[in-house]
Amino acid sequence: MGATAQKDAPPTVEAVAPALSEDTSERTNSDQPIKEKSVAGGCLSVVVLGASGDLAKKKTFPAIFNLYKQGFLPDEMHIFGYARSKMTDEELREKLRGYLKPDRIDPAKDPEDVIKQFLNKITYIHGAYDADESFIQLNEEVSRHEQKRSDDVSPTRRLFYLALPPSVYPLVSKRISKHCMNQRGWTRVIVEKPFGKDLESSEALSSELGALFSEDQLYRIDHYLGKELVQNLLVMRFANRFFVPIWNRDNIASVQIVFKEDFGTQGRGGYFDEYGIIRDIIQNHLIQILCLLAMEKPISLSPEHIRDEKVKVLECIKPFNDKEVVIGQYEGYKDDQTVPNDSSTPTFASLVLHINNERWDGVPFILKAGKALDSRKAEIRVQFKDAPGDIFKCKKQGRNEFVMRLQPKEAMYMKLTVKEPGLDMRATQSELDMSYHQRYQDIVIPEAYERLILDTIRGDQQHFVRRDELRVAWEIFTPLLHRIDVGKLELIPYKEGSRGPAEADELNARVGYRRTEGYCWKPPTLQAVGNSRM
Ligand SMILES: NC(=O)C1=CN([C@@H]2O[C@H](COP(=O)(O)OP(=O)(O)OC[C@H]3O[C@@H](n4cnc5c(N)ncnc54)[C@H](OP(=O)(O)O)[C@@H]3O)[C@@H](O)[C@H]2O)C=CC1
Ligand SMILES: O=C1O[C@H](COP(=O)(O)O)[C@@H](O)[C@H](O)[C@H]1O
Repeated sequence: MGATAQKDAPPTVEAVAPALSEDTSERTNSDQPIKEKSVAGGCLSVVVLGASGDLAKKKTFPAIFNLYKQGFLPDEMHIFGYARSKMTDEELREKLRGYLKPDRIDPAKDPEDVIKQFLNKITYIHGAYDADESFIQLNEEVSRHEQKRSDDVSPTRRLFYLALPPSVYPLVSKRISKHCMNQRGWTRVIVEKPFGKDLESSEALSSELGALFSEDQLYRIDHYLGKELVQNLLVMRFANRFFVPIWNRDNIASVQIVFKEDFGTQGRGGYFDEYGIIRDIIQNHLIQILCLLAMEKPISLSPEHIRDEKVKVLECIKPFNDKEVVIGQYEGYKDDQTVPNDSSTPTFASLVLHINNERWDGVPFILKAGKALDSRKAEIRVQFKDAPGDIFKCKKQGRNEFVMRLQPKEAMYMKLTVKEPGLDMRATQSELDMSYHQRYQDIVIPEAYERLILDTIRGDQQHFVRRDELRVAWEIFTPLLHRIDVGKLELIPYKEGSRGPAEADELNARVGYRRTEGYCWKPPTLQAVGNSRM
């Protein structure tokens, strides 16, 4: 076992980011006193269950490393990887090494040393997910670390990250609850999506976990809530006079929330085929974005006030009309060895949601997601109604749009009609553009998982899904999903690398979305900035 004390640890969080460490006091939950809110100081044990898996190596460990290298984690931290696979500490460390990026490390330090120090903080324990003796051993290891790195009276902290298929959650949770609960401070458990397959299975899972942990201890992660531009949504909407008066049915013609990937299932077909694109992306990531776009202003930024508003807007969503749903599967999906030959799982879906309230009545919200499409991007596109009295004859040019590009190359831009420069009075499409890589050149945008793990350590549940939110989201999607599961909707084939089924574009046009012809936003290059300043 490889736990060792570190001599040359990064500075504590207060030294590096005082604003971040202080700001959370009003937003935390009631399971800890205020004085414990700082991330720095105090023994912290992070247990990654499913440490041998894909998510753990690509996201969980790198996110913890990113926090560590910037000084957000205390020196008295240790990470325990747990899974069934037989591996030594050293083998796990080698497996992870290539995923740890050396950016954002204090230039006074050797990045290799920092990576080495971090890897030395990882211990691996192998055992079954239903083996009591292995969880007793895990608890002993954690307790040993706590005794070594803490005095007898200070509180300690235990974070369990379930990087596992949800089918294993109940087994593991029972054993954490029985053998591994912290007797000297908080215990928190992060669970990954998908939280169930429909309303019934999700409620069953929630009840099982709810019997073992309180809502304050459970962190249902949806990593889209950790993305920079998603976190910017409430600020944009509620801190800008530009938007406050126009964010409603009187001005907005349609809203699109789009997720596209330019690759297929890539060996994750076994998982994906059981769920499909609606359960994988739309029911969680895209509906969460919709909530932040459409909810009313919360009383405050406290997690409960925000989540109360999200639940309210979800409860106003009307049942789906099958005529406003397009589902598809890319040709070649079934060539993946891990996908059954007769699969009818959708890899593409575009569906229209209607919110039955005073602000949004009549405005279509189009949620579109697909794998193996023509590009990789995620964006929000708010299209405004035409300006009345069209003296410039610009309706043909296109409508005003406010676009938030979540990825790649984070940006916000407003598509506007302007006078084409020159002697003629001609209208043309242009944009006000705030591209992050240009505007914030020295800032590295944190990974979503990085923020959310930090929030968990701080006890801030604002960006996590509350149980009632989850239930209402499943209530919205379950009837449609059951109709799709029994083949009631036509599954349209589409070519890999295409825009998806043409029927989806037709649906957009039918519900009133108007494409701007001949205009394409291009992220500005840094070179162009230099020129324009001359
Ligand atoms: N990978 C990704 O990009 C994303 C994943 N997620 C979610 O994160 C969680 C983990 O995903 P991911 O890492 O991809 O999953 P993996 O399939 O890689 O599983 C993680 C680990 O769990 C164990 N495991 C796998 N299948 C089973 C099984 N049937 N019964 C018991 N143990 C099993 C394996 O460890 P061992 O055999 O060593 O015990 C495996 O290494 C899932 O809930 C997934 O939906 C969410 C977003 C993105
Ligand atoms: O949750 C998931 O998200 C990823 C896409 O995440 P991103 O941050 O890279 O956009 C997706 O590939 C995967 O199918 C899904 O489970």
